[in-house]
Amino acid sequence: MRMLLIHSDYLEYEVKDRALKNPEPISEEQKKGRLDEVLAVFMSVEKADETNPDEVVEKAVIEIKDVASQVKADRIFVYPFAHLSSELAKPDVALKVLQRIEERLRQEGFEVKRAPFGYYKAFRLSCKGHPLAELSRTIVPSG
Ligand SMILES: Nc1ncnc2c1ncn2[C@@H]1O[C@H](COS(=O)(=O)NC(=O)[C@@H](N)CO)[C@@H](O)[C@H]1O
Repeated sequence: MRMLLIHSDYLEYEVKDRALKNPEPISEEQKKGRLDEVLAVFMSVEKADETNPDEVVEKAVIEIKDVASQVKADRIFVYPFAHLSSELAKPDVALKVLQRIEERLRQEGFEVKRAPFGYYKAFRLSCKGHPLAELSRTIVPSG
């Protein structure tokens, strides 16, 4: 899994068209979303992650918690992003991994939003620009 973490004043998105034949079903209210004072985490789930998705979820949560505590962010935006890797996992595996990460971060006490999976989306982001505001992490299953 590849992650790009951007500490932001806000991230907002608006769903445009479907990018997959069967995108994640979403409600009307999920077509737009915004969080202020947020750690935006753009994530590409990779083929290699399919060997042990549960382990990748746990490692991703540890990494995200670590960065969130460094930048003192208590809101996280989980953002599916297919452009950080050329070896993408299948959509059904990727969606499950991202849903699980969202769930685990909420269990850890964060306020969490996840942008809809399988859609082209317009988004605006305001990066804070401090030294830790732009970070990337790569996670691989140990198996
Ligand atoms: N492995 C993945 N990791 C993260 N997001 C993914 C992944 N696979 C699909 N998605 C989601 O599905 C959307 C489309 O994925 S895609 O790989 O770009 N596929 C396409 O664009 C297809 N139209 C042609 O393959 C992405 O914007 C993202 O929302």
